[in-house]
Amino acid sequence: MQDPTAHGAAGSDPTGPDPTGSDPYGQGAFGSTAPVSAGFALPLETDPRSKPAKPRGAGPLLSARGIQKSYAIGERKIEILHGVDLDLAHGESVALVGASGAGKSTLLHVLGLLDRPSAGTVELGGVDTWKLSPTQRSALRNGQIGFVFQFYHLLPELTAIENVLLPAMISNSTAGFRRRRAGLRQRATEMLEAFGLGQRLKHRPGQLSGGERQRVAIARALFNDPPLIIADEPTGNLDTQTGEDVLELLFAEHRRLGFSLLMVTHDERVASRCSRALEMVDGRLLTRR
Ligand SMILES: Nc1ncnc2c1ncn2[C@@H]1O[C@H](COP(=O)(O)OP(=O)(O)OP(=O)(O)O)[C@@H](O)[C@H]1O
Repeated sequence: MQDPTAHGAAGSDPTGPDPTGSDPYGQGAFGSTAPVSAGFALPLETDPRSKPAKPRGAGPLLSARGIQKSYAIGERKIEILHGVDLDLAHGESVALVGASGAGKSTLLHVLGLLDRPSAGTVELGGVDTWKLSPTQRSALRNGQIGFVFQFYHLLPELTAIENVLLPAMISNSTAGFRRRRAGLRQRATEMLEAFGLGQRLKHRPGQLSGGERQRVAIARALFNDPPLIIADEPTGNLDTQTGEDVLELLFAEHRRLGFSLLMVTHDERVASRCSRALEMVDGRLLTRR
């Protein structure tokens, strides 16, 4: 797939991306600290690693209806998504497969609240997300969705542990983060140790291998204990064995913590690990199994 950082560069988007753009952990995400009046609480005081896997509530976690997405290229309007409906249950794993250019990443960006659809609704935990203010939507996304990208999207100037702490930095005020810093650092340390990176806490991304970077990215995605993880070809930049190890880690955490997993992949073996597979064909979604 293309580098997700390239999204939004080619055509102008009449509906406009969310202010945080395609990088939910980038600098643009800072300052989005307003609480969401949607019944969600950010579980920062608890250690998610100690939580048993369990379904989190009735009804679908994510519900998208009639999603359309188009871009304007000069005078031309290009339709990418043509009315996609999707329900994602609590705790299920869904693979999204399909040919290059079919619209998989575009759909993930819309479902991840990174990009606004041209038409249609995205409900997360029963909240109609595009009715929220941008600040509320950022807070909802940061607390409820973790992202794992093919190209990691770690901030290069931060250490591994600082990258893992980013979601907590985004969801706390500066003073709140300072107050909780010791406990949060302790938890980030334990997560990285559990992911085999105990000797890499203070390494910067440029000093880590691809597999190590992706483990850091997974720890960051899980740090706020979100009920939904969105992964865009998480093994696409890794060799076979490293990719297998990273997938093993991601699915072990999926089983243990019970989050829903929505994953774009070109690899049928990866797709077969998911409980359901959907195929994107020319901007429409078909059920594979
Ligand atoms: N910002 C943009 N402006 C214009 N066109 C875009 C933009 N972003 C994506 N597209 C187009 O939308 C189509 C779908 O792209 P998308 O990245 O969603 O496909 P994909 O199924 O994920 O492909 P791949 O498997 O190669 O990653 C492509 O034709 C792409 O050129």
